[in-house]
Amino acid sequence: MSSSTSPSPAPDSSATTTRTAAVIPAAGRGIRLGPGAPKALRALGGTPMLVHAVRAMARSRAVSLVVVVAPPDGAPQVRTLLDDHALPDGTEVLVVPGGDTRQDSVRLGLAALPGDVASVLVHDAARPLVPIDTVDAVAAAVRGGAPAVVPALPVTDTVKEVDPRTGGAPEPVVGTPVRARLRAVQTPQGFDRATLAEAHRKFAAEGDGATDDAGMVERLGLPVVVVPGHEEAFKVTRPLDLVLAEAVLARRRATDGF
Ligand SMILES: Nc1ccn([C@@H]2O[C@H](COP(=O)(O)OP(=O)(O)OP(=O)(O)O)[C@@H](O)[C@H]2O)c(=O)n1
Ligand SMILES: C[C@](O)(CO)[C@H](O)COP(=O)(O)O
Repeated sequence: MSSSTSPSPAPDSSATTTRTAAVIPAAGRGIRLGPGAPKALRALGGTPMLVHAVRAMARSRAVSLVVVVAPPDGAPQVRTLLDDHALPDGTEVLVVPGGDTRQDSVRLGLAALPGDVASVLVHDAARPLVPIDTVDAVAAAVRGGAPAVVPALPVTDTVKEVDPRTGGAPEPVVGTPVRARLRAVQTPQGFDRATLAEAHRKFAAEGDGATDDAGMVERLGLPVVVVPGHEEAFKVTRPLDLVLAEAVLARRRATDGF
């Protein structure tokens, strides 16, 4: 593993562009998980969640570079933490400081990519248990020519739309989207690098926000496609998610040995 906490030089558009990199936004506080260290640094099965997420990306043969976006004041600590844990051989890992929002953090991660990266997977550190098959399916769809690819699962609850301006409870329902048309979207989301960079440039300049990266590409008017997601790619957001993640990891360790 080679290492650096500094951003790489600016992209060189004349370079041959063939590599796939993963950008892992890991700069969030984890407020909904409750008090403690930044979420990505909290332990899952005795190992920081971020290390699980980096391993999940690095295990994919498609990925040769991982850019970790650390809490704004925590890049040196994250660098040390990654150096202290075994990662798959041959994976280059950069660490850069993040921003105030997930969108800012992803943009800062993209800015650190070297010029030979043609495709990017953006993966939440908060989804530490994504299976390798899901990562590979997203990477293959991007390499196959799709400008933006998201893994997703059908929604199992019925979803109601409310008007958040009304505030408080009870909230009046304003609609019920047809459930068969809905998908719950996960990460890694895969992109043609130039397309994602353009989406981030445009929406940052306009001061616009998005809850996922593919949403910005959609708003550019470009196609986004869905590939099957996986139940184990869930996001660790609230304390109950951590209980589930520990159980999934314990089952994997018992059956697969890791
Ligand atoms: N300023 C931020 C905010 C979020 N993230 C990352 O985006 C991913 C998804 O975000 P989420 O699960 O919402 O994490 P937090 O923002 O940490 O959670 P909370 O809203 O509960 O504080 C996480 O890997 C998180 O570290 C980030 O890199 N930079
Ligand atoms: C990107 C994401 O994980 C897709 O489901 C999600 O939108 C992140 O949302 P959050 O607001 O950072 O929890």
